[in-house]
Amino acid sequence: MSRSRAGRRPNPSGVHLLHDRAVLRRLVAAAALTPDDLVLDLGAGPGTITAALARTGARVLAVERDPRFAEILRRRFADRPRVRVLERDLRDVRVPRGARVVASVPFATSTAVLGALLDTGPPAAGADLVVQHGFARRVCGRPRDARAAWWAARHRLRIVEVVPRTAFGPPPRVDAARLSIRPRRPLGAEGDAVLRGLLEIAHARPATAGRVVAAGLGRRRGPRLLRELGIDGDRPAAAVRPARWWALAAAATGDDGGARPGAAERRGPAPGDGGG
Ligand SMILES: C[S@@+](CC[C@H](N)C(=O)[O-])C[C@H]1O[C@@H](n2cnc3c(N)ncnc32)[C@H](O)[C@@H]1O
Repeated sequence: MSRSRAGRRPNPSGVHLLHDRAVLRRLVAAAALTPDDLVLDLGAGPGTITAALARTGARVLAVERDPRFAEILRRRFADRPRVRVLERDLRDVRVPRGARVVASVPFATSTAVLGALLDTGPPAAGADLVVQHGFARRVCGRPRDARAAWWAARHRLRIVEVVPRTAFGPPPRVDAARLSIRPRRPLGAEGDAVLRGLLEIAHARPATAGRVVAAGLGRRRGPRLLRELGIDGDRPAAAVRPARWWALAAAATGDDGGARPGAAERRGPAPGDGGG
């Protein structure tokens, strides 16, 4: 075992445990947790990530479905009152508002985890996840449907690091990636409704951005806002970056005091920021 790997941990299910300490350090550091935070470790296994999260002083909720791992977790953190172990399917767990998620999630649950975090309610407080690299590329690339566009319009989704399969024991068949999810400024109920409507129209069938805003915001106001935000109305709507739809919704609802895309959003596609 290389020096970068942690010592052997109990692994009754033979699942892919994150062994690379440097990746683990970066995963936890990226979250910049404080003792005021509640953080969820979804699919906690024997608790390697849970332990690193606990060291930040944050309250930790370790969710694990496998009863053998859950028992290991209960024993391991028995004397840590700020660590709670929940033996449950993570897909049945509601992420409390304001809570963070830092986890190496079971690959098969990645879509469910993002859905639980990003589908409804106010934007997620933030998440740092280790997921399959291919999955991370899909959610960070140009959205294929309105749901993915909604996720990326209200949050910045970025691959911050490719995590090679050798970082796990036993190694999975494919590489993973560290996915950073950060909220944009909340738009409020009206802005969210406008944004969702625009994205539904944009992804319903091929259309230009001009047609979408005319349908969603009116024939006068839509094109005017496009011009103000410097968005080419002739380009395919599906190619407009999610951050731009967010800015349109903000402007359309008068919620644009400081809501215009920031420098990073205006600059063009950041790596994995949705393209276009
Ligand atoms: C990839 S391992 C990660 C373990 C640990 N986070 C680590 O990196 O060392 C995934 C863990 O999630 C658990 N798991 C799989 N599906 C789950 C589900 N639906 N709900 C809760 N836990 C699940 C597995 O038992 C396993 O412990």
